[in-house]
Amino acid sequence: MSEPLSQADAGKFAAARGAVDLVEDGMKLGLGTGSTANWMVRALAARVAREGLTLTCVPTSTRTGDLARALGLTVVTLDEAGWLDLTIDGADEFDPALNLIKGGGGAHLQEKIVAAASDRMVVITDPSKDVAQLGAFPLPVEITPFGMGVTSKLIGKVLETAAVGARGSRLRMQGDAPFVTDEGNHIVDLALERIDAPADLAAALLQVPGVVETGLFLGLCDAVVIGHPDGRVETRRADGSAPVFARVDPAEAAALPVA
Ligand SMILES: O=C[C@H](O)[C@H](O)[C@H](O)COP(=O)(O)O
Repeated sequence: MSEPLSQADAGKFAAARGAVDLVEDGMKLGLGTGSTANWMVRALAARVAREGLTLTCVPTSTRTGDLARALGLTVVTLDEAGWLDLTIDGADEFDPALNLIKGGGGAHLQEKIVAAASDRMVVITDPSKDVAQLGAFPLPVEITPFGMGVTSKLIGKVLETAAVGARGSRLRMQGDAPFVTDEGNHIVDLALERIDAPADLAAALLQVPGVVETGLFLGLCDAVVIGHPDGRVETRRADGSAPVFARVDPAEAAALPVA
């Protein structure tokens, strides 16, 4: 018998299971990265097996690609797919305008490129990611290894004049070495507490030559699917329409395929 899910995992499963209902036969799909996206890939594989859907999937990281292939999904590169109908991905925070912080898993560069190449981006989360204002989660900024010390100093200068609540920054480590992204870059996590002007901050950070991408996803997300541990699913849309409520069966989680 499998272990009962934690409250957080039950919420993540509910969001993932709810969002997979948005997938239609023949779609080209972007697959996000992270623990919530893993539930989505598993729920998607179960649906494909059950209904015989034909899908073309573009992963946003090596690890999501490995999982999708292992579960029998058809995986191609973004350039092979060309353009996507829908991307389903997780997030570290979302605000009332459905702006996001992403990159807690270090995949935000590929995630942003894939989201930008999609007709729709849908974010799947548990309720803990719902914030009034972005910034409590440290903002990931991907930087090139070349000149990373100088780039970090220049990021510090940007923060001196930024409208934020704090100005901490830390190079992300994995063991004793800097964390390396799928693109061979490193990540600086900015502890800002509060970001008052996300668009201004994103623009200023992207002016620093060694900055490749930030984890601020502004105006990219079309809808957020929030899963609750009891199986309730709420979908909020960026167009301001009324939230939609549904329910999934939490027991289904135990039957999903594993890689
Ligand atoms: O780089 C990682 C991604 O942006 C994830 O989507 C984000 O960190 C959320 O991950 P999780 O679903 O594990 O909370």
